[in-house]
Amino acid sequence: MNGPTALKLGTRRSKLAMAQSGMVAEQVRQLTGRPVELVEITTFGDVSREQLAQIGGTGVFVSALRDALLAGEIDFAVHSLKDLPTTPAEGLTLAAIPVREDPRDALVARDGLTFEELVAAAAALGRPARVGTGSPRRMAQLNAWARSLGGAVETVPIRGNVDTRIGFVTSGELDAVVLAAAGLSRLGRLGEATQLIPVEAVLPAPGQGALAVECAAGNPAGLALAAQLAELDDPFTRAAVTAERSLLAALEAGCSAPVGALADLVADGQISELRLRGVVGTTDGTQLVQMSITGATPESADDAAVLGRELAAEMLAKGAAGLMGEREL
Ligand SMILES: NCc1[nH]cc(CCC(=O)O)c1CC(=O)O
Repeated sequence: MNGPTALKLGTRRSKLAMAQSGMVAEQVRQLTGRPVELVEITTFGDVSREQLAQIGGTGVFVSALRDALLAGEIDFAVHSLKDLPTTPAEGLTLAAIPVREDPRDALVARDGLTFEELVAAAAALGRPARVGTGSPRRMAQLNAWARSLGGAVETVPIRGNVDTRIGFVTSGELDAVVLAAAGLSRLGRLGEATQLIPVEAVLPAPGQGALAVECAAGNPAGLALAAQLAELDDPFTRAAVTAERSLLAALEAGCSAPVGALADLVADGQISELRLRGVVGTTDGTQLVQMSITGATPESADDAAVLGRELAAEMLAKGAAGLMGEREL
């Protein structure tokens, strides 16, 4: 007896991608009653050893998955939203953006230290704290934060999976590494974080902590599946990440640009409003443009996008474009 046909879920093969695809696969199984089969796809970002900031970043983790969708080799794909280029992909639709996890960055430091303790300990030894990250956004904000504490960090560009990155701390090669809390959490390793970095110090990447479920939109089967998977969508998460990504797009910055953004709800008396915070900086952290804007809770993702464009205009007026041009590592 044949059961319902399996849905093919395209995923990168990293442990993190497999973990988050597995979580979505389970939800899709329950929603559709159909089995879900994981199809592993290698992306350019997985094979290239270059620094992301060097290879350009935009789309290196998603292009191969999108090609497989368009070719009908898979029925849907799961991406980390922060790896998704801001320009809409022709022939594809973002069927669902599920409830986002903690958007913050996490510090994994030696001896259980917080960033403040680490910077102070290093300063006492007359040296900067050595922190692993190749992300211009993290570099800019970590440098600025350390300086505000009267110390300094030396950022060391690293790449590789979560094991590799944390390994630099375990081996003593680095004092700390910075990773997305959501990634650690999905791997069941959030306990290894020694600090959840306050967003007042480091704003996360636009869309960090959120997943995107993508389907083909050019055929009836793809559209029908997208309509079904829309059940997994969280409208608030979609509005928040849309505001963050429209800021990024309006700044004309890519996913490897030194841009942080976070949209959240703030209560103003009885009314809650959507606040969008954004930062752009030089990687050395000496110049940061950090601003926020608050608007009525958006009725739609399109409303949220307006907030992002407004904040971008204000940041550009304060010289944000000049800071992003700077690309030295
Ligand atoms: N740049 C790679 C990447 N893409 C998404 C995540 C984490 C998971 C997420 O943000 O949802 C990571 C790793 C990291 O930044 O530590």
